[in-house]
Amino acid sequence: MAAPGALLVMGVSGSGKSTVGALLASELGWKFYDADDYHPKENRMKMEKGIPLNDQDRIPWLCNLHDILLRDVTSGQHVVLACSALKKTYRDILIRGKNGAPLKSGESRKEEKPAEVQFLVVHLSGSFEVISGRLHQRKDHFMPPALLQSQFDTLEPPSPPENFIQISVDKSLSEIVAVIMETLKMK
Ligand SMILES: Nc1ncnc2c1ncn2[C@@H]1O[C@H](COP(=O)(O)OP(=O)(O)O)[C@@H](O)[C@H]1O
Ligand SMILES: O=C(O)[C@H](O)[C@@H](O)[C@H](O)[C@H](O)COP(=O)(O)O
Repeated sequence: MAAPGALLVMGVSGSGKSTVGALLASELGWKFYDADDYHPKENRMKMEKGIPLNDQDRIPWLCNLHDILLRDVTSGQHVVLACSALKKTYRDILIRGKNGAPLKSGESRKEEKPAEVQFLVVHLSGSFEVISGRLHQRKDHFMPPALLQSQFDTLEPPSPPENFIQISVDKSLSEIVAVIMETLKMK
């Protein structure tokens, strides 16, 4: 497989996606996107009220992110995306756009090969206790720590054949970045 032109840093709220993603983008000289900045205001308001998002809330948000990233990568721009991407279907949408979304009953799909964003997926994985502790220390953020349990309940960790690595959030930021840089060199 060709070296990926896109990195997806995923995980539950507070796992370090935004921090790690921004550091990596700066190290690599790639463009950085934080998916939180692309939530419609209805999604933000819902989370602020302590209500977890559902598929209906997330699918248009993910399709929009796919379109933005696809434009970049097809023009040769490498990108880092920090995005919760908790379910396999969500990651499929980030890769393939609405062609990655499950079909509704009665719907059919044209048999053309969709344009894809080839990601290396980096899953930042950790215990509820460690991540909850970090969320409680984080200031000025709209996401209430009380939503963390629903994030763990929704999480489908990546598994083969997804192109992914999993890294423990117990590592330091510099160790996490070093592991990802090493993996990219081997791709
Ligand atoms: N590996 C790490 N070690 C220690 N603290 C971390 C680590 N990764 C992130 N943090 C801290 O944890 C908090 C949550 O990180 P953040 O990047 O906002 O997570 P997310 O974007 O996944 O919600 C921040 O205060 C950040 O500085
Ligand atoms: O899919 C979701 O439910 C949201 O994207 C959520 O996972 C995300 O975590 C929030 O936007 C809060 O932002 P932080 O991840 O930065 O806490």
